[in-house]
Amino acid sequence: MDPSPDAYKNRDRTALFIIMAFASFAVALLLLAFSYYCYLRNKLSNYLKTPKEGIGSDDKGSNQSKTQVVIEKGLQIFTFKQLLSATGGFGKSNVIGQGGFGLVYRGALQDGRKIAVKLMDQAGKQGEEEFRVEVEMLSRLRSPYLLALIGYCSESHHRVLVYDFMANGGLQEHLYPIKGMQLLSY
Ligand SMILES: Nc1ncnc2c1ncn2[C@@H]1O[C@H](COP(=O)(O)OP(=O)(O)OP(=O)(O)O)[C@@H](O)[C@H]1O
Repeated sequence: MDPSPDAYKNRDRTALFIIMAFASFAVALLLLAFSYYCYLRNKLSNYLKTPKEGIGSDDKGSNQSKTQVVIEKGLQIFTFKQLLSATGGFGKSNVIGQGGFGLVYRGALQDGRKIAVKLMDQAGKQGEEEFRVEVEMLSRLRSPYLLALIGYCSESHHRVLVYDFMANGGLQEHLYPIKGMQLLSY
């Protein structure tokens, strides 16, 4: 027996309902995917706009390289450009001494703080090791009786140590104020 026209109508209605439900579900899914895409795009563009720290992010020629402050292990990491500007390009007139590490220069940071800058002149493995030991040791030993290592620069082949400037010279002069005296006698 053939189905009645009502039965056809009911079947068509059910099919239409299923199709509509699928269509709505697909549209909702598309909307959801689109809003997630917008959210990710927004997040990515915010991330790209945020300035990054680090020597690698040094912006050549801009003032940012002069003011940027990067701290690691309590020590400030200077760019070579910052130290060039602090010491008048490591000018001869700024030389205040010579030690085992190399020449020592007088300098001033952007905030006016006076510094002594030791520019390593020993290339090679031995110099590299000496630099590493000095940074490691002085970053751990913090005492009012020791010269304060403010920071360092380790950029390409440049190795530079930056200390607080001491009006009466370096550690040697403070430990042995009488010229030629190397050991304290008891
Ligand atoms: N923080 C400082 N402030 C002012 N002058 C400094 C400072 N550090 C060093 N100097 C000057 O630079 C000179 C050389 O110092 P440096 O410490 O490099 O040599 P050093 O005392 O012979 O030690 P080393 O042989 O371990 O390098 C000192 O004699 C002093 O005149």
